[in-house]
Amino acid sequence: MVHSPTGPHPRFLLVPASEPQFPHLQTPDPGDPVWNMRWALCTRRSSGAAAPGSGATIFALSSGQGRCGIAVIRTSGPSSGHALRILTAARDLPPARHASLRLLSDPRSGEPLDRALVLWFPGPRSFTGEDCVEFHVHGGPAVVSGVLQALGSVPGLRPAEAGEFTRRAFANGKLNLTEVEGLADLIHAETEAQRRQALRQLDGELGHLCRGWAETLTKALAHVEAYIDFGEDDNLEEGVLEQADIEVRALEVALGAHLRDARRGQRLRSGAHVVVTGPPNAGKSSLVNLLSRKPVSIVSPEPGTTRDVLETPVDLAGFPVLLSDTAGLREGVGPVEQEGVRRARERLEQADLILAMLDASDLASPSSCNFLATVVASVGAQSPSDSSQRLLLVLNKSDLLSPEGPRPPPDLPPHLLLSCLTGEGLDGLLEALRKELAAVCGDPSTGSPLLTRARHQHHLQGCLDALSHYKPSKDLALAAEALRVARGHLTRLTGGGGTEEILDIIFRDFCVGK
Ligand SMILES: Nc1nc2c(ncn2[C@@H]2O[C@H](COP(=O)(O)OP(=O)(O)OP(=O)(O)O)[C@@H](O)[C@H]2O)c(=O)[nH]1
Ligand SMILES: [K+]
Ligand SMILES: [Mg+2]
Repeated sequence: MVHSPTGPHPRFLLVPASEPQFPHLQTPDPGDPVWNMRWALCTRRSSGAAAPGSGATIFALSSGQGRCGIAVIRTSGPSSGHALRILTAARDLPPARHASLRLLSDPRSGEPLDRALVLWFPGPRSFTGEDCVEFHVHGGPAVVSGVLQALGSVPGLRPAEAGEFTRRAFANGKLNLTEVEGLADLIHAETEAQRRQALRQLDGELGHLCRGWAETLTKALAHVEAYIDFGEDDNLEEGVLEQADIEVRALEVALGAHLRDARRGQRLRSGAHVVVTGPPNAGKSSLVNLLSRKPVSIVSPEPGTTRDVLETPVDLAGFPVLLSDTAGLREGVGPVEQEGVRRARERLEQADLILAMLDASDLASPSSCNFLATVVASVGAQSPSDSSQRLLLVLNKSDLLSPEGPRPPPDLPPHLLLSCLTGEGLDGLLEALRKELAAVCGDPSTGSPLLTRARHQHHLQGCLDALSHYKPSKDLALAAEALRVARGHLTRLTGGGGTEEILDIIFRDFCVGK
């Protein structure tokens, strides 16, 4: 799109059209919501934080707080090069993107601060797209605060706010919104699977997918609009509407498949609910303590020991899990234990994966039979779908079984043998858990990119809903509008046309220096 000098965004006319380094500034398109939001960000003047691109150069400690071997302090903004020259007392900047050893001194007193590695990243080839500098200094608190104070004394520099580096990267088109979310998740990733998933999102897989879908819709829209303009004119290729129709229907199928997967990505991000249940004294609390490697629950030979739901976050086979210990299920006991049983049943309903536990040496008891007939049978009877619960049946206390003892009943559902006492069978249980959790959370190393946030699900659902109003055989104008609404949802998913509030929520996840 080309703008006349009197167009709405004359500022961009200062950028030569051939300038290849600012792809996001090259073709300003006020009709493009992504571009519009970046424009809004660039020109925004908020109360506290200066808006990206407002001329301020920011600095912050980007590595963790506290005593450490090396600390990284970075700057971003137009005065970065100036600050680097001042702190290194040099006329020239070091070679770009190479580590150089330099003596840093306080510009006010000339006092040496540290011998440090400095890196100069001239924009736009930097994380934020602006001129950036990294100072890799010795990690003592006095060195860090000395360098930060020295930077603060350079005119045009101010401390960065939380997430401000990433926000500038977003405003400058270096990251889209799903990539920003991936970065936030990567910083907070606690388990292997979360890290893999965050890295994939940071790499832009979800963004690519959405952009591809949006392109499909743009093409379909072009076809429908051409049809509106030219009708059944000879100039129009034959079958344009049919082609658009085929592509839209295929897109609906793809969206439906991703939405069915939606809960998995969210579980991977915030933890799957695994609930341990069974009759009293089966060894539920023993298992919870074993899996979490800490004494979460009281274990005792007295049936009815656990009353409250005890929840603990654990890393199970690389997956984030919220593991709940619950009261043993039985009727006809005192009011306190009954309340525990009620809470246990309530928690059971929220489980993604149920660890159903029985005492292997006590399978014929009424409580075991009752548990098998109610809980285990009812989960097994669910029709398999994404929202259905999964269940692993574990027979504990295998150490009490003797070779001559009674064999487990032949109609027992598939199960695993375990002894919390000796640890026998634990490896098998962990392997089974890994498989179950990969099904519950999605496997981040394979398959299509997961939707990790409710926001993603909302926009994909919105897109799908809009497409259900696409009926070109009825009304072409309405069909075109449906395509526009659908495309708008996809654009907003990757950060276009979004509101400041969404950005604030996402960037709030970041710490200062990121
Ligand atoms: N022999 C043997 N005893 C076990 C094993 N696991 C647990 N126990 C014992 O079984 C008893 C009950 O264990 P808990 O972990 O308290 O059982 P629970 O299911 O949490 O019991 P409630 O909370 O009362 O419902 C304790 O005395 C444990 O030491 C096992 O694998 N083998
Ligand atoms: K017990
Ligand atoms: Mg217990």
